[in-house]
Amino acid sequence: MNGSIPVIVTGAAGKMGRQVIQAVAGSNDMILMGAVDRQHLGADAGEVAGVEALEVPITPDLQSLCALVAQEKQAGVLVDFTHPRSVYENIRAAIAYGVYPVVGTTGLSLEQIQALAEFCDKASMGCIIAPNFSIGMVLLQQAAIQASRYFDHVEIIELHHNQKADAPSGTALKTAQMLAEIGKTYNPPQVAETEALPGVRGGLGPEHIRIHSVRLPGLIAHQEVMFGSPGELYTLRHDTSDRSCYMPGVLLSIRKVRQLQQLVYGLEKILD
Ligand SMILES: NC(=O)C1=CN([C@@H]2O[C@H](COP(=O)(O)OP(=O)(O)OC[C@H]3O[C@@H](n4cnc5c(N)ncnc54)[C@H](OP(=O)(O)O)[C@@H]3O)[C@@H](O)[C@H]2O)C=CC1
Ligand SMILES: O=C(O)C1=N[C@H](C(=O)O)C[C@H](O)C1
Repeated sequence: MNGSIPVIVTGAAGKMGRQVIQAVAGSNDMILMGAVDRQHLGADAGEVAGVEALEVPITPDLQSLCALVAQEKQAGVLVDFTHPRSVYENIRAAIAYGVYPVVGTTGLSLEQIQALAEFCDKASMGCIIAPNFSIGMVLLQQAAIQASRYFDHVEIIELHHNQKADAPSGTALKTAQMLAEIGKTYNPPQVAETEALPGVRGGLGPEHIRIHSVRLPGLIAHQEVMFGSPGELYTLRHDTSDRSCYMPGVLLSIRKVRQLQQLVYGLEKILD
């Protein structure tokens, strides 16, 4: 369609990729140009996603799709929901072809994000990496930053389905980084602690913020940030009941990323 944003989805056959394909197919300013996965090869990406046939077969070959999209009049966008082990190379490939990445895949290290930011700067290309595309999580993180001015003790508990590859969740790590950025060290020791079971007190994140990861079937994605001080607890909680909650953030990112000339890390950076 003339004027539509060409979109490639990597992880097209996965839980998030299917949602993205549904959302792109339902938007009148975007067109699905490519679908990459290791599953359902050759199948129509629209049918795999549960919408109408889109005449876009699922292929394992991202490079060829980027080369194809690079020839379009409109700059293209890559939406990646794959796996921590493949996301870095996918982003590099997209930028090399002038295709703007929108990345939901978690598990990138801060060093990798920094390297990608430098790569974007050199190419004057935008890229959006958001460990969480839901608006509710942005609001939770903002409330947590507010609370962190008044509470010195905080722990994060994230709970996810047991198909999740990475721990802690990208969202929990980002939340801890945001709390650490205000420039304070949390959880001053009260007693000499021992762990009879290794790891039972959780992982130690930035500025002594502990993160606890729960993995169970029946969960989707949930996070609590618990602040404590003498005589009171302040708990912030976000629950995902359906992955459609991420789609407004993904679509907004597809529409905005082509106006950027650098990498941004976090949905909050592009919200009006
Ligand atoms: N930012 C956000 O708001 C959200 C982020 N996420 C993150 O998104 C990522 C994907 O999550 P989810 O959709 O649940 O995962 P799924 O496992 O359901 O889907 C991932 C898909 O990507 C495929 N894949 C993996 N590696 C490659 C590769 N090298 N080339 C092509 N395809 C590949 C997988 O195939 P195979 O099964 O063969 O590995 C699978 O089909 C995770 O990192 C998750 O944490 C999830 C929800 C929201
Ligand atoms: O794997 C998931 O499901 C999710 N992953 C992201 C994360 O690691 O933070 C976002 C959300 O929590 C769902």
